[in-house]
Amino acid sequence: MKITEHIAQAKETLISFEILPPVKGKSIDNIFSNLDPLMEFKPSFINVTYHRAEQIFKKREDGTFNRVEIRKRPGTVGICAALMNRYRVDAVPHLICGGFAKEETENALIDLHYLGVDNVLALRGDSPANEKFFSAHPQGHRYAVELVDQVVKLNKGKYLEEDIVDAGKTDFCIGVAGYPEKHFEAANMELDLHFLQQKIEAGANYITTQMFFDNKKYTSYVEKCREANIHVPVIPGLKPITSKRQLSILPSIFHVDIPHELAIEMLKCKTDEACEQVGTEWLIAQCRELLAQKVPVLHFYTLGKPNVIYNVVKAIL
Ligand SMILES: NC(=O)C1=CN([C@@H]2O[C@H](COP(=O)(O)OP(=O)(O)OC[C@H]3O[C@@H](n4cnc5c(N)ncnc54)[C@H](O)[C@@H]3O)[C@@H](O)[C@H]2O)C=CC1
Ligand SMILES: Nc1nc(=O)c2c([nH]1)NC[C@@H]1CN(c3ccc(C(=O)N[C@@H](CCC(=O)O)C(=O)O)cc3)CN21
Repeated sequence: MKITEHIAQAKETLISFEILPPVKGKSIDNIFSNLDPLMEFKPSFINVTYHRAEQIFKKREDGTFNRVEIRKRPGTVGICAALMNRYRVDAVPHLICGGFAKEETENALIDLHYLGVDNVLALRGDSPANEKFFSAHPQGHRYAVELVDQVVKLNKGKYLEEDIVDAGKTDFCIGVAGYPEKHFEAANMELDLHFLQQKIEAGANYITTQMFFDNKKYTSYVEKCREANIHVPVIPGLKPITSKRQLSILPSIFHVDIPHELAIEMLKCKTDEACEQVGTEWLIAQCRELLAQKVPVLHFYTLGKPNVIYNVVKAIL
């Protein structure tokens, strides 16, 4: 079922989770053991991120280097199928521009359609770890809006190169990303919203936000979206902050602010358990406030901390 249908039919705020595929060589059982307890909360959907291949330099025996391409976290499409199979839940694979030719994207969409996946989240994708700025694949897309356009075309039965007579249409519900604290590369918030509006105009059906730790950022963002003529659901993306290390690492990776009060509380902690407790309580408070505002979904980035998410959702339901 489409995310937009889940939202339209819901009488109260829905719950959803997001996972990363395991690092290559690790078992999918890790994903299952993280998700099994969370299924108690009947999530409406589970997002699975997509990861581009990265270039690394491998040392040869003679000391010279060989450039090789490796994908550290393959398996997005397979994991989506496995989740649907095991939990009978809707899976939302992320699609990214970076590292993919349009044709590879088309093939992935065809696979997803055959598997009965009804949703995709269309993203530009991050630059590889060793590159500061994003660069497009020579046969790929530069911006998420172009990816949205490709999915919309496939939804109309228009394939890339071939004019197929009576071509079957896909029917993907398309999500895109939004940034309550502005995307770090955008010149200003207005321009970022302008590009967001273009993604919606191109046919995206809803927005999932970057993580934020101050609900005011989300509320004011939704207001700004409405003023910018963006009227689709804006799903808040939520992540627990559970260590002192994250106080500096999250702002540097995701370009988000950590509220002073939260940082101070975290710095006072003497043990890892105390840090987790502070983060758990903060997220519970955030969720309660968002529930009172009747947000469509609480979407949790569960990465690595399923027990914290479990405690949070248990406390708010
Ligand atoms: N996996 C996930 O759930 C999420 C991933 N992200 C990551 O955040 C990054 C950005 O992705 P998206 O928001 O999908 O990219 P996007 O293509 O919508 O925007 C990327 C940047 O380019 C600007 N921009 C957009 N369209 C433009 C255009 N036509 N001309 C000029 N500038 C334009 C935007 O303002 C923004 O600064 C990616 O690295 C993505 O992977 C962000 C949030 C969620
Ligand atoms: N720029 C960007 N890329 C993404 O892939 C992405 C976002 N933003 N925002 C929304 C979600 C959240 N995602 C993620 C992905 C990884 C971690 C993660 O590994 N976090 C670690 C810190 C990283 C590290 O230790 O290297 C953590 O401690 O939370 C968190 C959220 C994926 N998505």
